[in-house]
Amino acid sequence: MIVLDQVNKVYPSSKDGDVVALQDINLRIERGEIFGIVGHSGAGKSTLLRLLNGLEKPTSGSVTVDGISISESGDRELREARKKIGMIFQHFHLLWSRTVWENVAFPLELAGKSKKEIREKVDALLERVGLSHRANAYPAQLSGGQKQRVGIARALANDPSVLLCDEATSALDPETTTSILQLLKEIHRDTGITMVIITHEMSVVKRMCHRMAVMEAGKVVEMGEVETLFREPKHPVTQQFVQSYHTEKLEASKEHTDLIRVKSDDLDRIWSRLADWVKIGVTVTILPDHEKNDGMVALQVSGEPDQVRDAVEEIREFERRSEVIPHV
Ligand SMILES: Nc1ncnc2c1ncn2[C@@H]1O[C@H](COP(=O)(O)OP(=O)(O)OP(=O)(O)O)[C@@H](O)[C@H]1O
Repeated sequence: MIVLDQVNKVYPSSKDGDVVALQDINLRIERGEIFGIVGHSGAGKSTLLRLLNGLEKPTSGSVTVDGISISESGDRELREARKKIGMIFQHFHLLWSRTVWENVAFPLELAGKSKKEIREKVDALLERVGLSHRANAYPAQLSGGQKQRVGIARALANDPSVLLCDEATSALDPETTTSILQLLKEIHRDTGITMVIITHEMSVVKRMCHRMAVMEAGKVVEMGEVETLFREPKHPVTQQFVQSYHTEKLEASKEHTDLIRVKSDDLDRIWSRLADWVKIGVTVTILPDHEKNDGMVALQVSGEPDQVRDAVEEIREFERRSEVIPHV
């Protein structure tokens, strides 16, 4: 289990004054959970990850991973703890002068494993990530997806209990992203490893994570089950991310979206009416309207165009106090 308790991180800077990268972070990630952290550039995601693997210490507060206090550990203890925390990166961070096989062997050599142990482990890992046939290639000879597979094999070398993923699919095309996420899912299924996934791509969170935290300006502004946050995002930043997810999906699949304003008092009845549409693939998201404050909320209805129109028509007929927001 990962626990962050009242964590703050301040970078002193003579030029800009102190930079508060993380502020009052309280987080609890269960063993075996896949946890997503989402936020715009500069929100503090990478800083949080660096605290989790002990690359940096918090200014105050504590970071504990599987019972070991990462924030308090000395160098030696930290080296041991890090073996149980694997990490993969957007730009892979492979050793370019070493072959695929030697890259995966590297952490095992550092851990002082015997030649026989290393051989068996590296062969098994390369098979696991589907790269046995490229064992003697150099990273420069691989595709992006293959490089990330090497990264994953290397991260798993010491049988970590936690895998930290820092924008691990952000440099990959959609198809390769799908295959890497599939591989990570299989690894999670087979090992029960805890995963922390940092990303700005909501589609990654939607496909992978159980729970997520949304960060802005060094703070966690919303946290919860992925399904709940997608259905009912409360904080404006979460709403923005959810909306951009739907917009991207829409553009990709030529889906249609309608917005309809309804009385929030009527929501329960409307939900029960919409349940059948949701079952056949129509997505409905509640977007609270904080500005007007007139007891109305907006429902964003997305999906196959005919189904969306029929669903919206049904709400209008059923709920006379609703109003469709015209597309601009
Ligand atoms: N070593 C550092 N020294 C000074 N300021 C830093 C340092 N590292 C990060 N920061 C600042 O801390 C804040 C959070 O940065 P961080 O890299 O954690 O954000 P992020 O959400 O990961 O963004 P990105 O997705 O662009 O990497 C930013 O304002 C950044 O400029």
